[in-house]
Amino acid sequence: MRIGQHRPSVDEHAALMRSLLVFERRTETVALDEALGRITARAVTSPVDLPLFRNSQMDGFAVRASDIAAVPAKLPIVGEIPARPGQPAPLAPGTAVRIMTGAVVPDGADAVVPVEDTTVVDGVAVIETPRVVGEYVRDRGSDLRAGDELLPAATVLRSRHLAALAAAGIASVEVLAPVRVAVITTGAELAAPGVDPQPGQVYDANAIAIVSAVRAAGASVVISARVTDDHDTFRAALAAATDAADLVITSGGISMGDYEVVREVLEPLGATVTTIAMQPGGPQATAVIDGVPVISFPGNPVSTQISVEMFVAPVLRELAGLPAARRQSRVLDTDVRSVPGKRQLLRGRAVGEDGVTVVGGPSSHLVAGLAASDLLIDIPEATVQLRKGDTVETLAL
Ligand SMILES: Nc1nc2c(c(=O)[nH]1)N[C@H]1C(S)=C(S)[C@@H](COP(=O)(O)OP(=O)(O)OC[C@H]3O[C@@H](n4cnc5c(N)ncnc54)[C@H](O)[C@@H]3O)O[C@H]1N2
Ligand code: MOO
Repeated sequence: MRIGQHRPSVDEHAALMRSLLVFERRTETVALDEALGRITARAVTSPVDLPLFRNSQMDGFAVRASDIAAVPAKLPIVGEIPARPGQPAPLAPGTAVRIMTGAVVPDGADAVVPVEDTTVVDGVAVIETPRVVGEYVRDRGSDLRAGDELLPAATVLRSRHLAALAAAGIASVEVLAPVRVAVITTGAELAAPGVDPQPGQVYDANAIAIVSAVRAAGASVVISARVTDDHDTFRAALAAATDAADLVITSGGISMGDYEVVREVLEPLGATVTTIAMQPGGPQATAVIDGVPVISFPGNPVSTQISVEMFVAPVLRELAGLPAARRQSRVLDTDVRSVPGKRQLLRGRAVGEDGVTVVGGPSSHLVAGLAASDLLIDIPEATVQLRKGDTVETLAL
């Protein structure tokens, strides 16, 4: 932050992010087996009546209700209708036909008597209780009519929705395509995990951090590139990224030193590079390049991870129909000091139902400390000192 420059609050920066992370949603058609958790792109109407045909709700006898108005009624059993393909013959007046649950109710029949409510004597069904018309008969279209809306647009598909689609004979569904994200980590010092590091190299933790956080938030990763501090190399990676993705996320190279490749390339292209009132994750940059939002996070791994959690994951989760991360008030088990004028996100662990303990220090290189924590302790900008027993807001990781 230059002297005199406004330092945006976390909420202001989150609002800016939200205004940038607006995507034209593409759609795709997926098989029901692939559709769990996806969001319907448009309303789905049923191509058929549900139930598809008039069928029995019970194992028993299909009859005419008028034939058993006077009881006991004695109706000769003229056959059997299992739940099988085919249209049964109409039921003649004064007769009963054995019928199974789900089987087609024959024309002429208008009620079903459960088997346990009948006795059979010499091929004759003896029925002691009259039945009203329609009893234990599931009418065609009584659930839904062909052409009626089965699911509205923007339904997050759960198993009950998929079951209804399948019941209507629908094999695939048009859903919103995931937001496509490109990730670029920058820094001449970065080495891929798995190789022997040269002196001065660090392993790239941010690529997998961003890629996995974005995936967990329901978006898809189309590019993950690791580039050095060279301008042309970064420009080339950026061009490929804006070409293939709806959103580009970079890490590193945005603070005040030399070799800040992201800042140096993006600032002349109109990027806003700023320091927000948050720790970790102070330095932040945003740009729109070729119509694609480019969000740049600071290189320190904890800063990057917390920035993704605070600014990108909430929007992506919302777009993917996933629930927001849980916020909860918890009681501190220790005293805590905070930095005045910065919203501090300390790493913590839940203790019991409503307690919380601090894990490790506040510095933004402490990756093991972040891995050992299961929530962030969200300390407001104005707070400098908290005491054991004070209540704090926490954000589940
Ligand atoms: N004079 C100032 N120096 C710094 C300031 C400042 O305000 N004035 N801010 C500090 C803060 S806070 C942060 S955060 C960092 C942000 O710096 P950059 O975004 O330019 O990030 P780098 O310098 O490229 O890297 C910082 C740090 O993180 C390591 N790193 C980078 N990328 C990765 C990665 N993919 N995986 C693991 N570690 C990574 C890098 O090696 C550095 O140690 O600036 C401070 N400086
Ligand atoms: O704000 Mo930096 O992101 O803490 O180390």
